[in-house]
Amino acid sequence: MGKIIAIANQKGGVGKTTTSVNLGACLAYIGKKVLLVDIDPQGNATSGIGIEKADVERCIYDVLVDDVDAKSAIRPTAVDNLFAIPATIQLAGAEIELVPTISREVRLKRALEEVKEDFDYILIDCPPSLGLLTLNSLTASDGVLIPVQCEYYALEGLSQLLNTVRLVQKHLNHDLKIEGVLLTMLDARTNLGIQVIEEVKKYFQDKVYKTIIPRNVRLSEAPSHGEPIIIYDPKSRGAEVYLELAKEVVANG
Ligand SMILES: Nc1ncnc2c1ncn2[C@@H]1O[C@H](COP(=O)(O)OP(=O)(O)OP(=O)(O)O)[C@@H](O)[C@H]1O
Repeated sequence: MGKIIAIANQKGGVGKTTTSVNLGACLAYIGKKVLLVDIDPQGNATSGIGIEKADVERCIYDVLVDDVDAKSAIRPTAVDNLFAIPATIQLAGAEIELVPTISREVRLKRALEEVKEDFDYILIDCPPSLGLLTLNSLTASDGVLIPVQCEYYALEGLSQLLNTVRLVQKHLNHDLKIEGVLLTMLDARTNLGIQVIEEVKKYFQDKVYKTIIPRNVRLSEAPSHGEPIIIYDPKSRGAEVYLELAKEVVANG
């Protein structure tokens, strides 16, 4: 039975998509069968693994809003063992369209139940909000991986995300775990990053991954080539650290 992990933080630009794509590709690289679900209307995970949005026939919108079965929306990618359910901008209106539907917060959970056993890991790239799309992702997941950027306002807004996690645990009676907190975009040229690491570790304690993602120019270039870092530049520091993270995630069980 696959493990489902939502990659969430309502703060924008903290590395959710970079982590979804590169952790997904590195888990696939070490032999795990992985499904990457893009539930962000920006569709950056979709293009980041080389799927042209214009060529998408079925996407996560169809699964959530039109009850299309998840299996039929799954596509292979250029990376062995890595599959995806893409997103397009059509998803931008989905939260409003879902409001009048029955069980609107568990639609993704139901959809993924039928494919869960086909994969070792299912990663969900969440949008930068705490709306229905993120709620569906958390409700569908066994755990949440929270990327936190090593910057001054790193912890700002995290209490809202943690409240949403508690809400899912309590009101939906769902055993959602904090899978791990991932420090991202560490800039070794300043001391600020080190202060943030200490602050985040004090707050989340043993939930913080040992692997820390540095700022790496190759990681920022790879999406425009539609390739995860392990394909774009396998010898880069970016590839090294995401591979390290994949092994840590597997070791954590
Ligand atoms: N470790 C890194 N080194 C260099 N650039 C990075 C790194 N991680 C992410 N980036 C770049 O920072 C930007 C934001 O990253 P990303 O899209 O992964 O964040 P996000 O949290 O998914 O954003 P959004 O909230 O908009 O969905 C992107 O341009 C990405 O290429």
